[in-house]
Amino acid sequence: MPTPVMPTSRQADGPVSSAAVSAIGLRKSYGDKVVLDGIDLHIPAGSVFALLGPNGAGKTTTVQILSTLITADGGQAQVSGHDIAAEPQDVRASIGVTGQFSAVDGLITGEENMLLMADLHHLPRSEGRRVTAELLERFDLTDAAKKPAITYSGGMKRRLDIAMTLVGSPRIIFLDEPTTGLDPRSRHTMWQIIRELVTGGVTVFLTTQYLEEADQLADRIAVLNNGTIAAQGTAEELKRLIPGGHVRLRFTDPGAYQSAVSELREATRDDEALALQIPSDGSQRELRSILDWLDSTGIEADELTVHTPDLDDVFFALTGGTDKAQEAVR
Ligand SMILES: Nc1ncnc2c1ncn2[C@@H]1O[C@H](COP(=O)(O)OP(=O)(O)OP(=O)(O)O)[C@@H](O)[C@H]1O
Repeated sequence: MPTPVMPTSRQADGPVSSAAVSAIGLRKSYGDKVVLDGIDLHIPAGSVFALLGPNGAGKTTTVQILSTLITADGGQAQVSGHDIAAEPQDVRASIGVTGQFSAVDGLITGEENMLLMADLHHLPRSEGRRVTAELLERFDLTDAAKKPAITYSGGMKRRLDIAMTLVGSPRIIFLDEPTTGLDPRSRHTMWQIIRELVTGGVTVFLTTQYLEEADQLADRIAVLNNGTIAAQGTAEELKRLIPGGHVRLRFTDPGAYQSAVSELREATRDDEALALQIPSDGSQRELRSILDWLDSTGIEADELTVHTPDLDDVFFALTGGTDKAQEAVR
């Protein structure tokens, strides 16, 4: 099946922006099971990239390969400009990884966890204390700093985990399912933290099963399924890949509605709401042609709204939803 891959960060008439992560043909198998079957990635520096996929799709495996925790069976990747196979130490020095494998030691306090991290990064003692205090404050953990981390809530542990990662001032952070299991408030706090990291120039590679999370945070999203990237692009580009998008015209005058109905025979009618739906991918080009056509036929709607499928629709279509939906992206 051909992969509907959207253009990457190549500007219309400029160079490719500098990549924080680039990968070509990454492959990984466990025994007979092919987990990654040729993954290509290009993630511009300073952006948020979300890798979406159902359970077992290979998201964590991708993060483990890119962060040099495991080796790929094939393909190449550069992280922060360093080859993951040839320069794993340089890769590790430039990244932070948090998520499913928490680095937090529950038996010591949050502050001690941070100071331990500062020691691992060989920060002088006074510098370690300064950075620790600053990060604990930033992540709203100052009050809990002297309590054992085992007493922290899930959200606090995640915040501590990210704070620990930031001790080393990484330029790229891998967040493996950063909000799984968090309540909505903690999830929103985490999103805010991630946005602030990006504002500070950090590149974020996040894996998630939450489509809303990808929609909220990511500049680009890739959907992983059956070992390959089924599609990638911005949330808007992905939503346009599947049918269901339409332009809705609403009228207040029944007479105007009736004449529109007789002109727009292809449109779906909603007589009760005096509204017509015209199928559309929501692209600027299509909208322009619909507007031109409405002008030429003298139809004037009181309200025009563009509806695109949401990411849930995209996810189901790309990762084994209905045959009809899968057919739509072929
Ligand atoms: N060390 C391993 N040995 C054997 N199989 C493995 C190993 N690690 C992962 N796998 C298998 O590889 C596949 C991909 O796993 P991975 O953890 O990357 O998926 P995932 O997309 O992160 O899933 P989830 O959303 O459930 O975390 C799964 O079928 C898993 O069972």
